[in-house]
Amino acid sequence: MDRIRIRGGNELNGIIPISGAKNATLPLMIASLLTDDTLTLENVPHLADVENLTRILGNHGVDFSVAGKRLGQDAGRGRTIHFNARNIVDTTAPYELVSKMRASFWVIGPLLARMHQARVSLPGGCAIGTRPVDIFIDGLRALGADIEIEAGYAVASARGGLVGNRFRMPKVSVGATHVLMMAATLAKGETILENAAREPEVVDLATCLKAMGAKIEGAGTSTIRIDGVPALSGARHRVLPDRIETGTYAMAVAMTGGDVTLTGTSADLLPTAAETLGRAGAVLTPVEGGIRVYRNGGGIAPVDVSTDPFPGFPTDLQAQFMALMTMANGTASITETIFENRFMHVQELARLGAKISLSGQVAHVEGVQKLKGAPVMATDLRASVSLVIAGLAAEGDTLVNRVYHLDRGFERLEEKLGNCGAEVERISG
Ligand SMILES: CC(=O)N[C@H]1[C@@H](OP(=O)(O)OP(=O)(O)OC[C@H]2O[C@@H](n3ccc(=O)[nH]c3=O)[C@H](O)[C@@H]2O)O[C@H](CO)[C@@H](O)[C@@H]1O
Ligand SMILES: C=C(OP(=O)(O)O)C(=O)O
Repeated sequence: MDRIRIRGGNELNGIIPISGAKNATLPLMIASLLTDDTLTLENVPHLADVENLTRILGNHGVDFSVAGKRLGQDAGRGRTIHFNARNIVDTTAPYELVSKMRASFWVIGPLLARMHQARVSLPGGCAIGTRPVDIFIDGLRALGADIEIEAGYAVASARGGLVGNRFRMPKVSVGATHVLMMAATLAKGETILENAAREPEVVDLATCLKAMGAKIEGAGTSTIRIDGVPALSGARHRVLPDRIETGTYAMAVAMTGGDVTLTGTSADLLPTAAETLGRAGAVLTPVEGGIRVYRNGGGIAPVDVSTDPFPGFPTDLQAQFMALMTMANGTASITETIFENRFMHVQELARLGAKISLSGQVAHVEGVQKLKGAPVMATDLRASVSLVIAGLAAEGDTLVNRVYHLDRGFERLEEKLGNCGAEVERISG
């Protein structure tokens, strides 16, 4: 199992290219199931989750190639991948594949819409919370699907096809918005999704679906209207930049000091996090093709935050922001409102000397003057990168174990940080 060793204490200076967004790439890849034509995605990041999803899509019969090669032969960056789902040979997504990644459950929407049937393993709980799928099931039922849960699988059918309807999501769900929007593109008539997620990844998926011929209005607002069409065509679409990777590296610079330009991204993708970072003492300035980040000359100021659906502060940046607050000049409260168990980084940050107390969904972080390197364990994707951020500022060596979590969502992290002066090394095996 790979580990990452960080020798802390160096400022970050230089350029960090931001990759395509994992959380946009996954639903975009799944959208390839909606058409028998080729969907070409550009700027696809090289990540474990992307590889996993290609296996799941491959099991359904989706053919894919990277720049003329079969996937797996190319460890390149910002890849262009062609997906073709002309022959869907299997509408079952088995437990062995789905259990590795929650987003794989999302194939249920396109499979039902195009094939009128799907048998998809329930994704199950994961480290950050129970993560139920009730909203997906209720939403698809509202579109006319029959769904039963049998032996750990959602077994769904829609004889004659899905039919448009009005559906109000009881809670904002990014995944349910993706799935219901995809399903509705091929349903008969109009679908209105209320209380929809407004995340940039939802807008990116809608943009791609529209390029494929879907009729969608309102993506990026709480009400999305979809007028179903009989079939979708292929398209070419560039995946939007990863706002979570952007925010993560901005927080790393705020933590270590230095001056870094994040290229291929935009602060518009993370309005609340950028504003919060500003209050914490970082300057984020838009520059041509990216964002320049540096500290405003003072220390790190404590800032209270609460996670929220977009445009609020993203839960996927909560752990990283907590790492930053461990060295603030005062105490900050961090409230997690999206996932009930997303504080597992707290005990690992404590190994580095952080002072954090938990009270329900609120973490009180009392800034300390210095952190000291230690062996720590990555517990989930964003928790693992919070340990990297803390390690970059800690005295001595931090050894992050279980970096397979990190590899789900951060492309070439050691190289990107190393190019900016950090001492970060992957220890294989
Ligand atoms: C691959 C991907 O894009 N993952 C992101 C996506 O996850 P994901 O789409 O799984 O997260 P959701 O937005 O669905 O979850 C939001 C909340 O709704 C709850 N819920 C969701 C569905 C449901 O049927 N019932 C229900 O109760 C969840 O448990 C959670 O408490 O959005 C999350 C919230 O921004 C991010 O942290 C994840 O990084
Ligand atoms: C929680 C995340 O991903 P997933 O929804 O795939 O678990 C994440 O990207 O931080």
